[in-house]
Amino acid sequence: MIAVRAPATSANLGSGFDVFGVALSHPADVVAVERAEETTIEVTGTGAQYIPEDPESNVVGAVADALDAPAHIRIDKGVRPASGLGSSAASAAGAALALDRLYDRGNSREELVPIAAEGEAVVSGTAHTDNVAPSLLGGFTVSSTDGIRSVDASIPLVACLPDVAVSTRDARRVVPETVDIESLVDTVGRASTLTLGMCRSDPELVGNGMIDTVVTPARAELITGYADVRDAALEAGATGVTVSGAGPAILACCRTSDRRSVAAAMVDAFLEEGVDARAYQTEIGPGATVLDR
Ligand SMILES: Nc1ncnc2c1ncn2[C@@H]1O[C@H](COP(=O)(O)OP(=O)(O)OP(=O)(O)O)[C@@H](O)[C@H]1O
Ligand SMILES: N[C@@H](CCO)C(=O)O
Repeated sequence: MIAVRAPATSANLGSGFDVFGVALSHPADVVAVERAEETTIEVTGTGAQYIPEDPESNVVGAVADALDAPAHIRIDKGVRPASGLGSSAASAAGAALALDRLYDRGNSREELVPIAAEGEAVVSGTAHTDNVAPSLLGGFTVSSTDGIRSVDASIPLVACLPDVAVSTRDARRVVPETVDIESLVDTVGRASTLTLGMCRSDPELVGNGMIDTVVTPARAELITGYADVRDAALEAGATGVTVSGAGPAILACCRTSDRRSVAAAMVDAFLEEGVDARAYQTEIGPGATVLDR
Protein backbone atom coordinates (compact mmCIF):
# COMPACT_ATOMS: atom_id res chain seq x y z
CA MET A 1 0.00 0.00 0.00
CA ILE A 2 1.23 3.47 -0.81
CA ALA A 3 -0.26 6.65 0.62
CA VAL A 4 0.36 10.18 -0.62
CA ARG A 5 -0.55 13.55 0.91
CA ALA A 6 -1.45 15.95 -1.89
CA PRO A 7 -1.98 19.62 -1.03
CA ALA A 8 -4.77 22.02 -1.87
CA THR A 9 -3.83 24.65 -4.43
CA SER A 10 -4.95 28.06 -5.58
CA ALA A 11 -5.01 28.64 -9.33
CA ASN A 12 -5.01 31.85 -11.41
CA LEU A 13 -3.87 34.30 -8.66
CA GLY A 14 -5.83 36.97 -10.54
CA SER A 15 -3.62 37.92 -13.47
CA GLY A 16 -2.53 34.36 -14.36
CA PHE A 17 -5.81 32.78 -15.52
CA ASP A 18 -5.22 29.11 -16.40
CA VAL A 19 -1.45 29.68 -15.97
CA PHE A 20 -0.45 30.45 -12.36
CA GLY A 21 -0.88 28.18 -9.36
CA VAL A 22 0.47 27.76 -5.84
CA ALA A 23 0.57 24.79 -3.48
CA LEU A 24 -0.91 25.57 -0.04
CA SER A 25 0.75 24.16 3.08
CA HIS A 26 -2.74 22.99 4.15
CA PRO A 27 -5.41 21.60 3.75
CA ALA A 28 -4.62 18.38 1.80
CA ASP A 29 -6.10 15.08 0.60
CA VAL A 30 -4.57 11.70 1.48
CA VAL A 31 -4.79 9.08 -1.29
CA ALA A 32 -3.93 5.45 -0.47
CA VAL A 33 -3.64 2.79 -3.20
CA GLU A 34 -3.37 -1.01 -3.30
CA ARG A 35 -3.00 -3.18 -6.42
CA ALA A 36 -6.25 -4.76 -7.64
CA GLU A 37 -7.69 -6.46 -10.73
CA GLU A 38 -9.94 -3.49 -11.40
CA THR A 39 -10.25 0.02 -10.00
CA THR A 40 -12.57 0.63 -7.06
CA ILE A 41 -12.82 3.86 -5.07
CA GLU A 42 -13.76 4.73 -1.49
CA VAL A 43 -14.12 8.36 -0.36
CA THR A 44 -14.20 9.70 3.22
CA GLY A 45 -13.67 13.13 4.79
CA THR A 46 -14.82 16.67 3.97
CA GLY A 47 -17.67 16.71 1.43
CA ALA A 48 -17.31 12.97 0.73
CA GLN A 49 -21.09 12.73 0.30
CA TYR A 50 -20.87 14.90 -2.85
CA ILE A 51 -18.12 12.88 -4.52
CA PRO A 52 -18.91 9.89 -6.78
CA GLU A 53 -17.14 6.59 -6.09
CA ASP A 54 -17.76 5.37 -9.61
CA PRO A 55 -14.36 5.29 -11.46
CA GLU A 56 -15.98 6.84 -14.55
CA SER A 57 -16.95 9.96 -12.59
CA ASN A 58 -14.19 10.31 -9.97
CA VAL A 59 -11.01 12.05 -11.14
CA VAL A 60 -8.80 9.26 -9.79
CA GLY A 61 -10.50 6.74 -12.12
CA ALA A 62 -9.23 8.66 -15.16
CA VAL A 63 -5.75 8.81 -13.63
CA ALA A 64 -5.69 5.04 -13.00
CA ASP A 65 -6.76 4.50 -16.64
CA ALA A 66 -4.11 6.87 -17.97
CA LEU A 67 -1.38 5.00 -16.04
CA ASP A 68 -2.92 1.58 -16.78
CA ALA A 69 -2.71 1.00 -13.02
CA PRO A 70 -5.88 -0.61 -11.61
CA ALA A 71 -6.13 -0.30 -7.83
CA HIS A 72 -8.33 -0.02 -4.80
CA ILE A 73 -8.08 3.72 -4.12
CA ARG A 74 -9.03 5.27 -0.77
CA ILE A 75 -9.35 9.05 -0.71
CA ASP A 76 -9.50 10.91 2.59
CA LYS A 77 -10.69 14.37 1.59
CA GLY A 78 -9.19 17.31 3.43
CA VAL A 79 -10.02 19.70 0.58
CA ARG A 80 -13.75 20.31 0.19
CA PRO A 81 -15.10 19.75 -3.35
CA ALA A 82 -16.25 22.74 -5.46
CA SER A 83 -14.18 25.03 -3.25
CA GLY A 84 -11.76 26.77 -5.58
CA LEU A 85 -8.96 25.16 -3.60
CA GLY A 86 -8.16 22.47 -6.16
CA SER A 87 -10.12 19.69 -4.48
CA SER A 88 -10.38 17.51 -7.57
CA ALA A 89 -6.75 18.29 -8.44
CA ALA A 90 -5.48 17.20 -5.00
CA SER A 91 -7.06 13.78 -5.47
CA ALA A 92 -5.82 13.52 -9.06
CA ALA A 93 -2.26 14.55 -8.16
CA GLY A 94 -2.18 12.23 -5.13
CA ALA A 95 -3.46 9.30 -7.18
CA ALA A 96 -0.98 9.98 -10.00
CA LEU A 97 2.03 9.93 -7.67
CA ALA A 98 0.78 6.98 -5.57
CA LEU A 99 -0.15 4.79 -8.58
CA ASP A 100 3.07 5.63 -10.40
CA ARG A 101 5.10 4.48 -7.37
CA LEU A 102 2.82 1.43 -6.73
CA TYR A 103 3.41 0.13 -10.27
CA ASP A 104 7.02 1.41 -10.57
CA ARG A 105 6.17 3.37 -13.70
CA GLY A 106 9.15 5.68 -13.19
CA ASN A 107 7.51 8.94 -14.29
CA SER A 108 8.97 12.18 -12.97
CA ARG A 109 6.62 14.60 -11.20
CA GLU A 110 6.69 16.81 -14.31
CA GLU A 111 5.61 13.83 -16.44
CA LEU A 112 2.77 13.11 -14.01
CA VAL A 113 1.24 16.59 -14.48
CA PRO A 114 -0.57 15.85 -17.81
CA ILE A 115 -1.62 12.44 -16.45
CA ALA A 116 -3.22 14.01 -13.37
CA ALA A 117 -4.82 16.63 -15.64
CA GLU A 118 -6.79 13.84 -17.34
CA GLY A 119 -8.74 13.72 -14.08
CA GLU A 120 -9.48 17.47 -14.24
CA ALA A 121 -11.01 16.98 -17.70
CA VAL A 122 -13.56 14.58 -16.17
CA VAL A 123 -15.02 17.28 -13.90
CA SER A 124 -14.42 20.63 -15.58
CA GLY A 125 -14.37 19.72 -19.26
CA THR A 126 -10.75 20.91 -19.77
CA ALA A 127 -7.49 19.23 -18.79
CA HIS A 128 -6.19 22.44 -17.21
CA THR A 129 -2.91 21.90 -15.34
CA ASP A 130 -2.81 24.99 -13.11
CA ASN A 131 -3.99 23.05 -10.01
CA VAL A 132 -2.38 19.63 -10.55
CA ALA A 133 1.02 21.20 -11.35
CA PRO A 134 1.46 22.91 -7.94
CA SER A 135 -0.08 19.95 -6.11
CA LEU A 136 2.61 17.70 -7.62
CA LEU A 137 5.56 20.11 -7.84
CA GLY A 138 4.93 22.48 -4.92
CA GLY A 139 5.74 26.20 -4.78
CA PHE A 140 4.58 28.65 -7.46
CA THR A 141 3.98 27.12 -10.88
CA VAL A 142 3.58 28.54 -14.37
CA SER A 143 1.69 26.28 -16.79
CA SER A 144 2.44 27.70 -20.19
CA THR A 145 1.99 26.41 -23.74
CA ASP A 146 5.76 25.82 -23.81
CA GLY A 147 5.90 23.77 -20.60
CA ILE A 148 5.48 23.86 -16.83
CA ARG A 149 7.96 25.53 -14.51
CA SER A 150 8.03 25.95 -10.74
CA VAL A 151 9.88 27.99 -8.16
CA ASP A 152 9.81 27.79 -4.37
CA ALA A 153 8.50 30.92 -2.70
CA SER A 154 7.76 31.89 0.87
CA ILE A 155 4.49 33.85 0.88
CA PRO A 156 1.89 33.95 3.71
CA LEU A 157 -1.69 33.47 2.51
CA VAL A 158 -5.26 33.29 3.75
CA ALA A 159 -7.77 31.13 1.87
CA CYS A 160 -11.28 31.96 3.06
CA LEU A 161 -13.89 29.36 2.10
CA PRO A 162 -17.59 30.27 2.35
CA ASP A 163 -20.14 27.57 3.03
CA VAL A 164 -21.42 27.55 -0.56
CA ALA A 165 -20.31 25.60 -3.65
CA VAL A 166 -19.32 26.88 -7.10
CA SER A 167 -18.41 24.26 -9.70
CA THR A 168 -15.48 24.94 -12.00
CA ARG A 169 -17.62 23.92 -14.97
CA ASP A 170 -20.20 26.65 -14.15
CA ALA A 171 -17.53 29.26 -13.38
CA ARG A 172 -15.84 28.68 -16.76
CA ARG A 173 -19.08 29.68 -18.51
CA VAL A 174 -18.79 33.30 -17.30
CA VAL A 175 -15.22 33.83 -18.54
CA PRO A 176 -15.18 36.56 -21.25
CA GLU A 177 -14.37 35.29 -24.73
CA THR A 178 -12.36 38.32 -25.89
CA VAL A 179 -9.93 40.80 -24.31
CA ASP A 180 -9.15 44.34 -25.47
CA ILE A 181 -5.56 45.44 -25.96
CA GLU A 182 -5.56 47.76 -22.93
CA SER A 183 -6.59 44.89 -20.65
CA LEU A 184 -3.98 42.65 -22.25
CA VAL A 185 -1.19 45.14 -21.52
CA ASP A 186 -2.42 45.59 -17.95
CA THR A 187 -2.63 41.81 -17.40
CA VAL A 188 0.88 41.15 -18.75
CA GLY A 189 2.22 43.87 -16.46
CA ARG A 190 0.43 42.48 -13.39
CA ALA A 191 1.44 38.90 -14.15
CA SER A 192 5.07 39.93 -14.58
CA THR A 193 5.00 41.85 -11.29
CA LEU A 194 3.54 38.81 -9.53
CA THR A 195 6.22 36.53 -10.98
CA LEU A 196 8.98 38.87 -9.77
CA GLY A 197 7.30 38.93 -6.37
CA MET A 198 7.35 35.14 -6.18
CA CYS A 199 11.05 35.02 -7.13
CA ARG A 200 11.78 37.52 -4.35
CA SER A 201 9.24 36.10 -1.85
CA ASP A 202 7.82 39.63 -1.63
CA PRO A 203 4.13 39.76 -0.52
CA GLU A 204 3.81 43.41 -1.65
CA LEU A 205 4.74 42.64 -5.28
CA VAL A 206 2.68 39.44 -5.32
CA GLY A 207 -0.35 41.31 -3.97
CA ASN A 208 0.00 44.10 -6.58
CA GLY A 209 0.30 41.49 -9.31
CA MET A 210 -2.92 39.74 -8.27
CA ILE A 211 -5.12 42.54 -9.66
CA ASP A 212 -7.08 41.37 -12.70
CA THR A 213 -9.74 43.22 -14.68
CA VAL A 214 -10.62 40.43 -17.13
CA VAL A 215 -11.79 37.19 -15.47
CA THR A 216 -12.05 38.06 -11.77
CA PRO A 217 -14.90 40.64 -12.03
CA ALA A 218 -17.10 38.06 -13.82
CA ARG A 219 -16.22 35.31 -11.34
CA ALA A 220 -16.74 37.61 -8.33
CA GLU A 221 -20.42 37.98 -9.33
CA LEU A 222 -20.89 34.30 -8.42
CA ILE A 223 -19.69 34.86 -4.82
CA THR A 224 -22.10 36.54 -2.38
CA GLY A 225 -20.22 39.25 -0.46
CA TYR A 226 -17.04 39.18 -2.59
CA ALA A 227 -16.48 42.97 -2.63
CA ASP A 228 -17.05 43.34 1.12
CA VAL A 229 -14.76 40.42 1.96
CA ARG A 230 -12.03 41.79 -0.35
CA ASP A 231 -12.29 45.27 1.17
CA ALA A 232 -12.22 43.89 4.72
CA ALA A 233 -9.09 41.86 3.94
CA LEU A 234 -7.32 44.86 2.38
CA GLU A 235 -8.25 47.02 5.38
CA ALA A 236 -6.79 44.38 7.72
CA GLY A 237 -3.48 44.50 5.87
CA ALA A 238 -3.76 42.12 2.91
CA THR A 239 -1.46 43.14 0.04
CA GLY A 240 -3.74 41.58 -2.59
CA VAL A 241 -7.02 39.69 -2.82
CA THR A 242 -8.60 37.64 -5.60
CA VAL A 243 -10.92 34.72 -6.35
CA SER A 244 -9.13 31.44 -5.64
CA GLY A 245 -9.36 29.24 -8.73
CA ALA A 246 -12.94 29.17 -9.91
CA GLY A 247 -14.18 30.21 -6.42
CA PRO A 248 -15.98 30.47 -4.09
CA ALA A 249 -12.84 30.57 -1.90
CA ILE A 250 -11.17 33.99 -1.76
CA LEU A 251 -7.38 34.20 -1.55
CA ALA A 252 -5.53 36.97 0.29
CA CYS A 253 -1.80 37.55 0.21
CA CYS A 254 -0.30 39.23 3.30
CA ARG A 255 2.64 39.56 5.65
CA THR A 256 2.90 36.95 8.42
CA SER A 257 2.19 39.60 11.08
CA ASP A 258 -1.18 40.45 9.46
CA ARG A 259 -2.35 36.92 8.61
CA ARG A 260 -4.47 36.31 11.70
CA SER A 261 -6.33 39.64 11.45
CA VAL A 262 -6.84 39.25 7.69
CA ALA A 263 -8.39 35.81 8.30
CA ALA A 264 -10.71 37.13 11.03
CA ALA A 265 -11.77 40.14 8.92
CA MET A 266 -12.68 37.91 5.97
CA VAL A 267 -14.76 35.48 8.06
CA ASP A 268 -16.57 38.41 9.76
CA ALA A 269 -17.33 40.07 6.41
CA PHE A 270 -18.87 36.86 5.06
CA LEU A 271 -20.90 36.49 8.27
CA GLU A 272 -22.28 40.01 7.82
CA GLU A 273 -23.62 38.84 4.46
CA GLY A 274 -25.24 35.87 6.22
CA VAL A 275 -22.67 33.37 4.90
CA ASP A 276 -20.71 31.03 7.20
CA ALA A 277 -17.06 30.72 6.24
CA ARG A 278 -13.78 29.30 7.49
CA ALA A 279 -10.34 30.76 6.88
CA TYR A 280 -7.17 28.72 6.37
CA GLN A 281 -4.12 30.63 7.59
CA THR A 282 -1.66 29.05 5.24
CA GLU A 283 1.36 29.73 3.00
CA ILE A 284 2.98 28.46 -0.17
CA GLY A 285 4.12 24.92 0.55
CA PRO A 286 5.68 21.77 -0.91
CA GLY A 287 4.11 19.38 -3.42
CA ALA A 288 2.68 15.92 -2.82
CA THR A 289 4.60 13.70 -0.40
CA VAL A 290 4.69 9.92 -0.04
CA LEU A 291 3.76 9.05 3.55
CA ASP A 292 5.62 6.49 5.69
CA ARG A 293 3.06 3.92 6.82
N1 LIG B 1 -11.68 12.89 -6.03
C1 LIG B 1 -12.46 13.98 -6.16
N2 LIG B 1 -12.30 15.02 -5.33
C2 LIG B 1 -13.09 16.11 -5.41
N3 LIG B 1 -14.08 16.28 -6.30
C3 LIG B 1 -14.27 15.27 -7.18
C4 LIG B 1 -13.47 14.09 -7.15
N4 LIG B 1 -13.88 13.29 -8.16
C5 LIG B 1 -14.90 13.91 -8.77
N5 LIG B 1 -15.16 15.11 -8.19
C6 LIG B 1 -16.20 16.08 -8.58
O1 LIG B 1 -15.57 17.27 -9.02
C7 LIG B 1 -16.32 18.41 -8.68
C8 LIG B 1 -15.41 19.36 -7.89
O2 LIG B 1 -14.40 19.81 -8.73
P1 LIG B 1 -14.26 21.34 -9.09
O3 LIG B 1 -13.15 21.46 -10.06
O4 LIG B 1 -15.61 21.88 -9.47
O5 LIG B 1 -13.90 21.95 -7.67
P2 LIG B 1 -12.50 22.27 -7.05
O6 LIG B 1 -11.56 21.21 -7.47
O7 LIG B 1 -12.65 22.52 -5.59
O8 LIG B 1 -12.27 23.68 -7.70
P3 LIG B 1 -11.08 24.48 -8.37
O9 LIG B 1 -10.60 23.59 -9.51
O10 LIG B 1 -11.74 25.71 -8.82
O11 LIG B 1 -10.02 24.75 -7.39
C9 LIG B 1 -17.48 17.92 -7.83
O12 LIG B 1 -18.61 17.83 -8.69
C10 LIG B 1 -17.05 16.52 -7.41
O13 LIG B 1 -18.14 15.63 -7.22
N1 LIG C 1 -7.91 27.93 -14.16
C1 LIG C 1 -9.06 27.18 -13.74
C2 LIG C 1 -8.79 26.69 -12.34
C3 LIG C 1 -9.94 26.07 -11.67
O1 LIG C 1 -9.52 25.85 -10.34
C4 LIG C 1 -10.27 28.10 -13.75
O2 LIG C 1 -10.18 29.18 -13.19
O3 LIG C 1 -11.30 27.74 -14.32
